[in-house]
Amino acid sequence: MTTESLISEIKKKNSFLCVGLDVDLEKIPVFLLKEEDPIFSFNKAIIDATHQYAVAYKPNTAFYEAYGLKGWQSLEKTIKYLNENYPEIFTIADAKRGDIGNTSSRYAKAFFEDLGFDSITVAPYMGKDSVEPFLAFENKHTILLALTSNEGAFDFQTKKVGDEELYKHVLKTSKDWKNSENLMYVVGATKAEYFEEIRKNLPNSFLLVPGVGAQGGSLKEVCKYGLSENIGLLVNSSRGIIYASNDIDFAAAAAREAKKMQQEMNTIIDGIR
Ligand SMILES: O=C(O)c1cc(=O)[nH]c(=O)n1[C@@H]1O[C@H](COP(=O)(O)O)[C@@H](O)[C@H]1O
Repeated sequence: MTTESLISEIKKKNSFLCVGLDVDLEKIPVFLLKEEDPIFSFNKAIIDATHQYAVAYKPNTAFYEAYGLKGWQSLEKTIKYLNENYPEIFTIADAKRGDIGNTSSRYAKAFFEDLGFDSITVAPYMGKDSVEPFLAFENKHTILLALTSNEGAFDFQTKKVGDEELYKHVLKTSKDWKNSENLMYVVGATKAEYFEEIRKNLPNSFLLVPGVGAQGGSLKEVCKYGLSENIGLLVNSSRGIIYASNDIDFAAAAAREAKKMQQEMNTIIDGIR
């Protein structure tokens, strides 16, 4: 998907909501467990109920890999369902990959070509030649971990290298990589006070922002400095939406939570018009 198509969907829906499909068989409604593929049945119901409020879906691959071959098949069915039924929606494989170039190019093929995702999360630790194989794919997006939402972000990412924090080196250096126009960045919602500085370095890039909902980040605080001219944000909530209820009404409850977030986003977008 092109960035222009993503922006146009954001404007059409007045939403920059990404729903995280982090499916745990211990948390989904018990009655779904008798289905042939409970994970896919759950995802299909959540997607059908929330798609009018969301512009992106982000399955975190760990939740699928944890169930072996069956889990991978559920992931494959989920992305296929999204691409066939909601091709206007942006898809993110949250796989946090990155390896020597030869290996990264296989990861890129797996997620972009075989599975057909629009984007993938990638760790920058191994540097330029580990990321450029992902960037080589036209109209596919590489979402680089910059400043993550967890406590451990302070272990390395905010440490100074020379006179600047490591995460800032990641932002600046990555801009010089080949096809860097295909880059987006992860910045955690729990780090709202950093957004002003990050936007100075990246006025136009899209930021994937996880950490609202279950991790306690604030949408309003993120938007204060995080919004760009083209919105430029994809704010993710996983548990806060998909586990709103674990009863028969689970999809309707997820839709209610997604709608609440979309309405909050709509108000924020109206405020900057
Ligand atoms: O790359 C990510 O999506 C990610 C980066 C980060 O800094 N923090 C973070 O929570 N995530 C992911 O975003 C999702 C957050 O889930 P909830 O806390 O349930 O909304 C999980 O899939 C995390 O793995």
